[in-house]
Amino acid sequence: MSTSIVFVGGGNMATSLISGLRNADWSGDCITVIEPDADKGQQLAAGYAVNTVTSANDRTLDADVIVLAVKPQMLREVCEGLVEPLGDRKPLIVSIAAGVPIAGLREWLGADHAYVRCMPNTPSLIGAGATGIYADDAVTDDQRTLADSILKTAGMTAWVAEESLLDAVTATSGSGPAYFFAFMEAMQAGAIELGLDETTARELVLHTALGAARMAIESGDDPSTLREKVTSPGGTTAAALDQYAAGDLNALVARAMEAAASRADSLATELLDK
Ligand SMILES: NC(=O)C1=CN([C@@H]2O[C@H](COP(=O)(O)OP(=O)(O)OC[C@H]3O[C@@H](n4cnc5c(N)ncnc54)[C@H](OP(=O)(O)O)[C@@H]3O)[C@@H](O)[C@H]2O)C=CC1
Ligand SMILES: O=C(O)[C@@H]1CCC=N1
Repeated sequence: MSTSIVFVGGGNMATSLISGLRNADWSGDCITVIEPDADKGQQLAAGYAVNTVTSANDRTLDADVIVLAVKPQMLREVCEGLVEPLGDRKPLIVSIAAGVPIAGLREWLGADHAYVRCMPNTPSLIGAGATGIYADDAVTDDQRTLADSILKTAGMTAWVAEESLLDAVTATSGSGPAYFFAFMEAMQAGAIELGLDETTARELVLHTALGAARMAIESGDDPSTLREKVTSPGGTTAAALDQYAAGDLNALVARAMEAAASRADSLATELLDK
């Protein structure tokens, strides 16, 4: 691969995406990470054989693609700091920041770039990511293909037709791993409460989660069909699921996802109003 990519920010999510790229044999020589924390940079260089620098200069930014991977609250300052070193160059700009609209990026980094906004998730680290992507009208078909090929190294991708749908993606797959981790934590605690030791509880929960996800993907059956197959009438699963219904699990999950989507939306308002 000779496409050069610069990551601005070398934190959790950048690391996950870089891991995906390197596992897909993307050359480390073609990946540069701008990360002000020199220790973090060194860890990335050692772990993934990528180039790292602590600040941007015009040579660093001579790349085909720039991935903006800093916290949303930092993005304005970071973009404004890139304007001068970028000069007249027009790399494809890919932002992974939650909640920050392309309108903000245009204002801070320049109106005449082609922008892709996406929402990856942390399982990208092991190539099992799920990323929602949106491209503005200035993005060419070749650039769309390029963005898709980069993000696919980390797992599956799904394009959305409206930028506003990225808030729904954030609430679904962006934050989603944390929902499942929280559920695993709760199940582990429940298993320990029932008498299992910590290791056994953890192993049983994690392999059950893996088995359920694999079965749902590989069988192609709807999760509701698979749930029904586990649930014998009058049996143990029905007794547990009755408790979910009594606690209105569906409404709780819907409220949690609505809160995530609405936080993405309010982040945008906060950041653009500043
Ligand atoms: N974590 C997740 O699951 C997901 C996160 N995202 C998005 O990804 C983005 C990054 O999140 P995440 O990786 O979790 O955050 P991290 O804090 O782990 O990473 C951000 C990195 O950017 C560095 N940084 C700070 N200032 C600058 C600068 N001026 N130039 C370059 N780098 C800088 C930070 O360094 P230092 O720590 O020294 O300040 C840090 O290493 C966010 O916008 C988030 O919304 C999207 C999908 C999922
Ligand atoms: O919690 C967050 O804001 C980021 C975006 C999606 C996952 N983590």
